[in-house]
Amino acid sequence: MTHQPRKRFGQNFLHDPSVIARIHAAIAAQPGERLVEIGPGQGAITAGLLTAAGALDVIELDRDLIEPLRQRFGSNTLRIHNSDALQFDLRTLVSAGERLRVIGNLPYNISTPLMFHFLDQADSIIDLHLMLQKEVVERIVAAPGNKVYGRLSIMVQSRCQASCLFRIGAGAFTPTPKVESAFLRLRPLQPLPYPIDNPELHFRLVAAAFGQRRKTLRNSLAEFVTPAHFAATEIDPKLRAENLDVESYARLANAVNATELAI
Ligand SMILES: C[S@@+](CC[C@H](N)C(=O)[O-])C[C@H]1O[C@@H](n2cnc3c(N)ncnc32)[C@H](O)[C@@H]1O
Repeated sequence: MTHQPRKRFGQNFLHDPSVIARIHAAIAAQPGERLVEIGPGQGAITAGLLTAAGALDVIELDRDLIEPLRQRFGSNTLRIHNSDALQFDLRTLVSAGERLRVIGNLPYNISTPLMFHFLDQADSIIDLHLMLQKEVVERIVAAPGNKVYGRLSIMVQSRCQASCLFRIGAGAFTPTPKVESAFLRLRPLQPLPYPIDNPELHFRLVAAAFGQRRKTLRNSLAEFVTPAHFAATEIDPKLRAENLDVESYARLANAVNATELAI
């Protein structure tokens, strides 16, 4: 019986061979590399990954897709995990010192939490190649001054080098989604160029700045940042949220954290 795509699992299956070929070329998997694909679906991307790397782990939530995947690829080289990727600890797949390459045409309804779930395990990851809604990718890779530069840009770029590789029209998928897509590459930065001492405080500070993005930082961050913090970090309090780069948010949050600790 053919599988009816399920909306609740965000199932839009890739069918365009030229797009699939571009995805494989961008990933350029090598024999013996440890790859994990999130949401293999019917195996559109999986087949080429398996040929290139020789073996592969996949994490698929929809129970009804497991047996067809087994029948298509066998289970010697394709290790299938019928699990929720949001709950999956990637570190269980690797031994000490090994790192994974993560690939996924993600269900768009959970793509941002999934991405952060993986970034929390960045020490086990070489890189991530993710298909996401085009607007989300644009926000992730945006630079200061860009109108879509915001929380998501800073939270991802604080931890990764992020690049938009190419866009994909809705017609490449069945059923056709309402949105366009883009293919994103993330490379976790290790060590972090601007380590953040207190991630929770950093998150709140960035959220406060962009929560009132038209105000100057002096006003939007009054709850956290004193004139002394601005002076110590040499950040102009008359700037607005969108003018401050990723490093400056890290320095400002670290300065606030240091004085909170001193109190
Ligand atoms: C957009 S489809 C992509 C399918 C396939 N990779 C392709 O490109 O044709 C997303 C896939 O993720 C699966 N999925 C949805 N939620 C998931 C979750 N929480 N954990 C793992 N897989 C999930 C869906 O069942 C579906 O197979």
